[in-house]
Amino acid sequence: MTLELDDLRVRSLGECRYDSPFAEMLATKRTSPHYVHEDDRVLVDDTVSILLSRGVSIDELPSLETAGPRRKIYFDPAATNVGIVTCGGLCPGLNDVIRGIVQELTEHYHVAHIYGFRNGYAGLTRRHRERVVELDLHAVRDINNDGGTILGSSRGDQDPEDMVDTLVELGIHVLFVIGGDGSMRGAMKLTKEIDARGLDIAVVGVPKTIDNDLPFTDQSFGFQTAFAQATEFIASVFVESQAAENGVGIVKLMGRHSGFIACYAALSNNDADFVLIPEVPFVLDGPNGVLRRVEDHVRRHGQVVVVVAEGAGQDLLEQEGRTTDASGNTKLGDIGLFLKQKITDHLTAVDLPPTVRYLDPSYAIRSVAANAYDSVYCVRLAHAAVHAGMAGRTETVVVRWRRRFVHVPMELITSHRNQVDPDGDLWMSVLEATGQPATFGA
Ligand SMILES: Nc1ncnc2c1ncn2[C@@H]1O[C@H](COP(=O)(O)OP(=O)(O)OP(=O)(O)O)[C@@H](O)[C@H]1O
Ligand SMILES: O=P(O)(O)OC[C@H]1O[C@](O)(CO)[C@@H](O)[C@@H]1O
Ligand SMILES: [Mg+2]
Repeated sequence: MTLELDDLRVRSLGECRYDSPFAEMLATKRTSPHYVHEDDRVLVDDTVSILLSRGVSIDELPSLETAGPRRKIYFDPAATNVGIVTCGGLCPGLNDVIRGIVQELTEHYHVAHIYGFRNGYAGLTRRHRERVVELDLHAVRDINNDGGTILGSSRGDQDPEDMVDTLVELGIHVLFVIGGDGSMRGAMKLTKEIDARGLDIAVVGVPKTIDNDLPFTDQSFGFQTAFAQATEFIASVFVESQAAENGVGIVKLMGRHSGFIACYAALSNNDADFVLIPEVPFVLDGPNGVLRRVEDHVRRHGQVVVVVAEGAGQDLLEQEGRTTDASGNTKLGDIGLFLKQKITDHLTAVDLPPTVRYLDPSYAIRSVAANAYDSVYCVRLAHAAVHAGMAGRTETVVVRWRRRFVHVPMELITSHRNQVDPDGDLWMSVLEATGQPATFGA
């Protein structure tokens, strides 16, 4: 991917003139293997050959602004009002992020007010303005123990003018948007309207997606919790299929465009024999098609486990009448039920009448509370987001990239999807673990 330094430069509302509450703590800090100074930058690339292929000097290499506290900040904390909104599908850790933001703003920056907008962008509109809640330490005390989001979420289009009216009415200086690609596109529309009116409001994003489909982020928060939940379902169908004659276990997992959950969950316990993901097309019929491979497996081992991502094999399904959800995301055909039927029919036809155990855990993997690892990740993202907002960064998201917390322009995070690379080492691990062929088909 071609990347200029300018593509990676984040926007700032202006000069930072106020002392940060962290100024003293930062006074003697310099870049070390464990800390990146605020004036240093983090490289986008991490292999010698990629760096060399850029063909530019070290200071021109694509690099990212480091996240974290600044010595000077843009907003006067005592006069700062903050808003938080969670949008899109649920994800483990949303409450941890909300809690982390509120705690950091309250205990360290002592901001004036923190408002929570209810049910996504809808909560910022005139119609729902009265549902805004004030957030304090008490309100977020133990919310990390619960899945979901205390603020609620939603999909669906809202008018940016209407939403900015609300920000103005409440005197909001920093809005934190916790959401996926759609939410970040929505946030950019907000900043456009904010700019058009010449307002001094920062919009900072915390990227959220259980599908792990956002770029410039090692792994999105909640992903680890979600795939760990998915693992349990694969283990169940494995046990069930093992106990049955010609046992077939099929698990359909979330992942519209990216099969990360399917890959990680399958690798975790190594019970899966076939993993089907959107990034790797497959055919069902013919000597190298999925059905013959599944049949061979059942003949040799007496059972088979198939893990399929919801976005896999969409080309095999009837496209007619395809609809979209309220946010404009295409509703997918049900590849899980389709495969279940096809495998059942095929095995029956070749005299291996199967016992099929089909599970679609669906929302069960994303509605749970974050595990300890994700909770740590969420609180650190929350801290980074607060520092970015108080320093006047806007149209910016905070992410962890190659284990460093950094700032990325919103535009870049929505520029393309993070997907499993069929030539990459993750997919290679899946092929090694399952023993499935690299391709199905001719
Ligand atoms: N292009 C866009 N412009 C303005 N707003 C958008 C745009 N795309 C999405 N939104 C809004 O952002 C919110 C969340 O979008 P969406 O439902 O696509 O979820 P998401 O943030 O992508 O999260 P996820 O895909 O992980 O569930 C919705 O209110 C939606 O209307
Ligand atoms: O929440 P909804 O609208 O049912 O959408 C489900 C989709 O949301 C996601 O969980 C992403 O948030 C996808 O994996 C899934 O396809
Ligand atoms: Mg999305």
